[in-house]
Amino acid sequence: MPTLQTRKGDAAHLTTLVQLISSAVTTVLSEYEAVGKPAPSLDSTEPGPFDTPEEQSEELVKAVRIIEAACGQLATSVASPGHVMFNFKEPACLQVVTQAKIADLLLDKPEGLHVDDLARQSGLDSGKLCRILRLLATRHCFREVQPNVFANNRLSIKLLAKDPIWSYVGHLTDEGMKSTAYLNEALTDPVSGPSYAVEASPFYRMQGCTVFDHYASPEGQKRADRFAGAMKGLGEVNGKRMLRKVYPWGGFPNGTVICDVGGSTGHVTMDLIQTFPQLRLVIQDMPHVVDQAKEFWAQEDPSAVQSNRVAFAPLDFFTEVPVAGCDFYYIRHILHDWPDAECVKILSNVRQAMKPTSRVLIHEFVLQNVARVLASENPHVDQAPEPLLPNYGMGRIRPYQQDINMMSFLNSKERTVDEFISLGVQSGLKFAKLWDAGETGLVELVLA
Ligand SMILES: C[S@@+](CC[C@H](N)C(=O)[O-])C[C@H]1O[C@@H](n2cnc3c(N)ncnc32)[C@H](O)[C@@H]1O
Repeated sequence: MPTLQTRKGDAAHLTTLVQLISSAVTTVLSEYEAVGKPAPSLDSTEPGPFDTPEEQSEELVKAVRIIEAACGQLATSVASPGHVMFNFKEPACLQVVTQAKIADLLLDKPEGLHVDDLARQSGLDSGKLCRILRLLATRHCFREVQPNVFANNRLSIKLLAKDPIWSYVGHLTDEGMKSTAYLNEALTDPVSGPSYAVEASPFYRMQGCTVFDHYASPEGQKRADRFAGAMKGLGEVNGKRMLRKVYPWGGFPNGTVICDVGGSTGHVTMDLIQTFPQLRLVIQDMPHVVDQAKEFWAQEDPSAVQSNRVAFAPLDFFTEVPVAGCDFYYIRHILHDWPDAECVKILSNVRQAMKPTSRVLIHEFVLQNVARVLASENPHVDQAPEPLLPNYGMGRIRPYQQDINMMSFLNSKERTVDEFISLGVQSGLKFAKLWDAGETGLVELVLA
């Protein structure tokens, strides 16, 4: 159980955090040394060997998590509370620089550009742009190489318009941030507060329609286009290719069939069947999405279509049962769109399709409580070493931010492993295992 004293700022707490950082940094350095590459420099715009989650070993993932968690905890422990409570102007500034494509203007200019040039090219006021870039540079996004002269760095280079992270940052700082500003109004309204209907979401309050209706409207077209890129960006950030790495696919026989339920174009499972030639795929989604999927595969991997390694079948997962008798039902970023009752409908329909040996793999962010519990009380989750917060605090904060995004956009949620287990129980499925996939997890369920 936690020693509450460790949270009270005693000297041991602080020195233990420093030791955790020191040992994690040693791990990071040895990982870079092992591949013969220099440790990352904030000033560099060159891609590094471990920039995406798929490229990182388990040891590196854990070390980076500890560094982020312990540095955040250390700084927050010693800084004045008022000081750390009020750092939240960065998203608005990020929105300005992504829309103005400042990183693109600085491409291949390591010596930087004067802010007057940036202002002229972007149409912004020079004085205001300068202040925005200074705040971001203070947070290590862009560098001020000489007074009023800015250059790209390790972070800002991800804001090039061709990078899907640009779309993701744009999506989060525009409709994401604006709808989240309505969170308090939505939660304190006597009608929308207790409701889990999509019409009760902060986004609906802001826009007067659901986010997907907005994207389907002429007014929302630009945002809709960016949203498609943003979902790619999310995949880059949370490591969509982790699926091949974390589950023992190599041990399954020739002809093993995976049904990608609500699979969109199958952009995630494509990587899987390209890596493991014995696997086959059925992609199921709404009819118009299945048509997009067929086009996507015809372009990206026509041989998989010709050899029947991939098949397509329309599905309404609320009212229909997926293709029966598949070995796996893979459900990625579906349940987080829906309240519990709808999730139970989806899983119950999947259950009806299952043969005795079928498995369900739910691929989602998996939240943890922030309170430390005995390992025997929650054997499924990895708790960070003390005195870190057991959920790795700042080292794993994005799933909790994503949870609030889901609340803002769709009035839906990310879940803990216990909440997934409960959805499974209500759908006739029993929990088998939680597989750690970095920022996300795979919750494996089998027939109860
Ligand atoms: C957040 S996306 C996830 C897509 C994909 N699994 C991934 O991880 O990228 C949600 C998907 O659910 C699909 N969907 C929504 N309602 C559906 C329904 N009633 N039946 C089948 N698919 C549906 C959407 O078309 C979309 O592809």
